[in-house]
Amino acid sequence: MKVLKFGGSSVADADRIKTVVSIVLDIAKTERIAVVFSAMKGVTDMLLTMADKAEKGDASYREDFAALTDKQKTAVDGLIADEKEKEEVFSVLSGLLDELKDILHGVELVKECSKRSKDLIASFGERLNCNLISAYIKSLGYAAEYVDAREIIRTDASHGEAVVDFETTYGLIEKRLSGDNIYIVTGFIGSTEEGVTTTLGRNGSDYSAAIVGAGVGASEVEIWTDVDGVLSADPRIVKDAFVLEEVSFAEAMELSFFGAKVIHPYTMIPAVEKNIPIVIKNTMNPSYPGTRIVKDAKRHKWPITGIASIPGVSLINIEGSGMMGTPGIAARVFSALAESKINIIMISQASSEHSICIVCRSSEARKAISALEKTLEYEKRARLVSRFDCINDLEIVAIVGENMRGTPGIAGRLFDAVGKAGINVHAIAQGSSELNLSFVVDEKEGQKTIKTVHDAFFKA
Ligand SMILES: Nc1ncnc2c1ncn2[C@@H]1O[C@H](COP(=O)(O)OP(=O)(O)O)[C@@H](O)[C@H]1O
Ligand SMILES: N[C@@H](CC(=O)OP(=O)(O)O)C(=O)O
Repeated sequence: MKVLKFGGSSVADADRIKTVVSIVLDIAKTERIAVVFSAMKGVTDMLLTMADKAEKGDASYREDFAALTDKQKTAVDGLIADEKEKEEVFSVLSGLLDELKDILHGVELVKECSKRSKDLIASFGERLNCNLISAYIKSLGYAAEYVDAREIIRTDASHGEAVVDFETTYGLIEKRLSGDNIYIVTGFIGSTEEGVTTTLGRNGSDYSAAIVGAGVGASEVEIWTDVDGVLSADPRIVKDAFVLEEVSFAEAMELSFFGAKVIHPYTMIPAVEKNIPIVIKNTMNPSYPGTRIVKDAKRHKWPITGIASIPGVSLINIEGSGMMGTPGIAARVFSALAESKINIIMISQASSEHSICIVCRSSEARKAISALEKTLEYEKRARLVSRFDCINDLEIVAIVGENMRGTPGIAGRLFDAVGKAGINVHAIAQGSSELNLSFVVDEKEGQKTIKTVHDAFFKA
């Protein structure tokens, strides 16, 4: 069996859905398939904006709701020709829209929208889209079956980024997707044992596809998107970025962790576990082979594989002479941040142990500092820690590649190019695996940095 996934960018409207469905039906001629779909482009953002507005008592969410309803109507009109069928499909979608309207009205009344409610509201994007697409495929005379992933992906209750219970999930998937129908599975969502709706994190449908792939023991998971594969850098930033034929699971994980949006970082977890190749393909260029993400990727001639970046980060520097040789301070720093659920993207510590510097999203920086102030109050009073400095408006840039391992001169080449371009580097970190080297620059220099580094490694 093959598992395919189409993201929001591939299903923006009825015409794009038709293109995608022709790809699906073509593959279904020779393979048993399950197809994971995200919400239509922009719909998840739209749903979350409605939730925010309703929480604030801003009644304009109703206009957004009307726009969403229109979007669904237009899509049904564009896809289904027969009037009776059209009515039937729209009545299914209307049922969902009515439910959504009630929930939003409830949020407006109580002026409160918990993470749990947000997950439920966000789930409508995938549920609407998959109901629509399965009805469209059925209208073409094929045996499509809608599968709500809440039946098959079991998670804990960490709303917004739920943790998957793989053992239970794999069992449920194997049982539910054992027939010959074309299964149309909602991406992004799951549910707890009690049946409460959860989501796997923004852009999490790639992850859903890999989970489904591992559950059915797929021969391959194909992630269909709007670019030809994984490129050497974000093509919106680097015009001459090129498609990589193969990358390893580890490289893909690092690139996506450091911001390459083409694939969600968690996607590789189930794929590695069951050794299932992931192929990135372009909906607008289906005959192009794309990029294969596999355990042992073919080696290429460049010293690095790709460059990725995360803008909008802050650097927090925890400094103090007492940090030298006082055991446990680093542990207290990290547990303070973990307790406040701050996601640390990068850590760097000078060997003098005089300071630890951590990088997190700017939206979490204030929370991080107050957690540190609270937990390290004693160390501050005892002058073991002198201060927490925070620099905002920064960007992490990372170079990634298996070829970096054991190759001397990579850091020299990188910082020589960055230095010659007059770019100031705030912090540097390299994992002992030598699979990535990441550094922090001012956000306003982010794009220039990425272009400079791309030239330094791929043009030279
Ligand atoms: N290294 C990279 N290789 C390919 N695409 C990248 C890379 N870095 C960022 N991107 C961006 O990722 C986008 C695809 O991700 P996304 O918009 O989330 O697609 P989808 O809606 O299909 O999930 C591409 O259009 C591209 O601009
Ligand atoms: N619809 C969800 C999940 C997702 O994966 O979307 P996409 O495949 O369009 O990135 C989101 O917007 O976060």
